[in-house]
Amino acid sequence: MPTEDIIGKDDSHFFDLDISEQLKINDQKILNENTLISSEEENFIKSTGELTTFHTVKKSLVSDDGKIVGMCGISTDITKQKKLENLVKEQNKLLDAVLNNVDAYIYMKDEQRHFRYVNDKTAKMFGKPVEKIIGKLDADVIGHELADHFWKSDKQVFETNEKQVFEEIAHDDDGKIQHYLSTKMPYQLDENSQVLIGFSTDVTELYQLKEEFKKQANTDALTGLYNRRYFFNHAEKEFSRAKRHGLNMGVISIDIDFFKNINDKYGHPVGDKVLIEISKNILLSIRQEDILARVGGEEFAVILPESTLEEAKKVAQRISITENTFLMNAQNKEYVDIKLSIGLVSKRIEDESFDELFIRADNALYQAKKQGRNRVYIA
Ligand SMILES: Nc1nc2c(ncn2[C@@H]2O[C@H](COP(=O)(O)OP(=O)(O)OP(=O)(O)O)[C@@H](O)[C@H]2O)c(=O)[nH]1
Repeated sequence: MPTEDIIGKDDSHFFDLDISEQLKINDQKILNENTLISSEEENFIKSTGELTTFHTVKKSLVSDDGKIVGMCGISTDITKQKKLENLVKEQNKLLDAVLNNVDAYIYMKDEQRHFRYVNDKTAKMFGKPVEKIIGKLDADVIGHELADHFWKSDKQVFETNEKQVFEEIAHDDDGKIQHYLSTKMPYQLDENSQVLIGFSTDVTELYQLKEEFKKQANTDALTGLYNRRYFFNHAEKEFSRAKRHGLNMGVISIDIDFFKNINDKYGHPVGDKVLIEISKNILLSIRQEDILARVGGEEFAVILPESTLEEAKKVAQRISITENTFLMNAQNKEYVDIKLSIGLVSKRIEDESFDELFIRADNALYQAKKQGRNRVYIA
């Protein structure tokens, strides 16, 4: 619009004054108070009907005798900038909603170990409001011990500049171990700041389940002893270690005598109880480092690491003379003394695998049975 079309016209010609509130308020103030106003105005342009945002500076014009005679103003159209700012605000709001509702601990840390960001879940775990964490050193927020523990994995991310996944452990307030699966990635926040962004999820329940499955896979359900699978896996490793370092190793094979008769006479559940009690008794005769397993129905085996034949013989005899007397029939007060046949061997230089050792132990057990049972046969 040419200047001459503007001069002499009032605001109502250009702006929709009914809805341009701030413009009216500002102008009123300037004309009444001899002042300067610097503010944002949202004005409706009459010709286009558009809402336009201005950054406006307005000042009263005063005559020599102090009367306000008008006003002078400079307005800059900041509509686009304002729209962009609003867009960024909206996006930040959305990002906040996502980061604070996702079931993960999310945090950002710089190379100097300051927290640059934490989501609500992380702040809650640290027991502090977000604003008391951001900008603070990790040790000041979570204590030196825990901070140093986490820093070990954080450091790897900064050193390799690559995304990494860690299994991390921390203690909760009650001292219980919590397991976390943490993905940590490097991120260039700005020209001067290299940070890491971490996402950690609490996998304690999953970890416990995994451990329980592992235990079940290695354990005999009836007696709670190691099962055959675990026994042979462990034995092979123990054998390799013994061979490598020239160490002794004993193996004891145990079988209950005439166990079939117990089942036949008193029933399977009574037989089960006998198996459980005998397992407990054998455990009492061996050392902490010996491995006892139920390798068959009524067969047990023991690995005795770093034991000479003499030492293993003492253990086998201890197992053999243990009183395994059980009440089989409560009504008739019938007790039965269960006996064991035992085969004992120790590792020889020429043994190439644990299987060779175990076959010899089984043969020794067979000899013990053959010679009348209830004895230890040493091969
Ligand atoms: N109660 C019970 N019995 C079992 C279990 N596993 C195997 N048995 C029994 O153990 C018995 C083993 O019998 P045999 O192999 O003939 O051996 P035995 O009667 O002990 O005779 P010898 O070994 O020659 O002295 C069988 O009756 C099986 O049913 C179990 O988990 N529970």
